[in-house]
Amino acid sequence: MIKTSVLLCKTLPLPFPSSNIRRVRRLKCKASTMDMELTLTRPDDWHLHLRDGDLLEAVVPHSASHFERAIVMPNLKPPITTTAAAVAYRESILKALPANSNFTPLMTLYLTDSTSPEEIKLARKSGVVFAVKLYPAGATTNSQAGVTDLFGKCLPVLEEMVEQNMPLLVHGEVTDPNVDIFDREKVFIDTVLQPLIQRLPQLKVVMEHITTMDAVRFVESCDNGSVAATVTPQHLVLNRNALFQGGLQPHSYCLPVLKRETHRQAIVSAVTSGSKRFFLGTDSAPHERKRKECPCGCAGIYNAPVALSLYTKVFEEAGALDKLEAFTSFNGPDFYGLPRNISKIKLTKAQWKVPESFSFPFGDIVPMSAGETLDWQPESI
Ligand SMILES: NC(=O)N[C@@H](CC(=O)O)C(=O)O
Ligand SMILES: [Zn+2]
Ligand SMILES: [Zn+2]
Repeated sequence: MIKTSVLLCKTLPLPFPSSNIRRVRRLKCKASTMDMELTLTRPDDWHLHLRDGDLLEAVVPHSASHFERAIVMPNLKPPITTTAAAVAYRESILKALPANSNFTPLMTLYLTDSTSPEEIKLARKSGVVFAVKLYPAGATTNSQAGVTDLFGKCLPVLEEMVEQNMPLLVHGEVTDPNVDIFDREKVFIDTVLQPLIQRLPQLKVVMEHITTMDAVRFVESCDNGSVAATVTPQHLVLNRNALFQGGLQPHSYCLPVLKRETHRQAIVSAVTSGSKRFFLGTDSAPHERKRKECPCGCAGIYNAPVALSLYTKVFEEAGALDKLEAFTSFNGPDFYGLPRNISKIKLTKAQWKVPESFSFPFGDIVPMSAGETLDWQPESI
């Protein structure tokens, strides 16, 4: 909800295109402040890597300060393949939370060739597992134990997921080294996702961290409400030039890799259109600096501290701030069949500088937009 603005009227550039001017005029002016404020239902993060051990303790406060719940990815070493492991991992996340935090981790299972339908029943019964994650074996960080042949090995499990109304979250890239890395998402849609939804139209599927206009079109073409997508800040604000800007930029490297500008624009249009099928999933994926800045750097961008600022900037630049709250706070829980949050967060239009890095006893983590000045500052209320 847009709560106050102010004075935008004369001194700041209008955050809305002229077609929305009426809305701006209705905003209240507060003589004491030059800042614009948005108040949103507290967002959830529907795709998050929290890791474990020291790294978990280091990063969870950032997510917990802006998000109420998060779908926690299971690609640990070893991966979270059972309900028992998910329950234990959940406990360690809760232990690592700052005092008084209300953050709720929503757990996931890592699908393998040998996951049993029985495990899906257990997962549903546990009340703490909310989805199952498909990593094609070798597609991304810690995916070696992933699925080698979805239709050959996992059909009974997928059928049980339909029974249990358990969503399948998908890292949507083929792993065939003969397929160009920039085409892997499109080829996955054509060869895996389309056949999957034809075979099991009732299966709930979230295409995670979409990067192409092909993925946008695929999600938009699925009309029965069972397919949705998460979108990261990096795929909304960066294109593949960022990887090579003035030299090789390891902190802009994630998977699926950034794509060309036309794809970025298609994703921005999709999320700012107001469609209910797209929702916030940061894919915040911390790696220690030394694992990013080395001869074979890990894929993953640590964006938890900046994600909300960046999403807000994208909606502001598209003249779609009125659609932001559905993307950050409504579409996700509605798709998962969970209640929307009650508490709120405030975003103030005020500049703040992103730290160059976060230092911990075990090493540094470099966040997305390190050292840059961002325009929107989130604050719990
Ligand atoms: N996105 C990434 O580049 N990396 C993620 C894995 C993933 O989400 O694919 C990670 O765990 O580091
Ligand atoms: Zn992934
Ligand atoms: Zn991820």
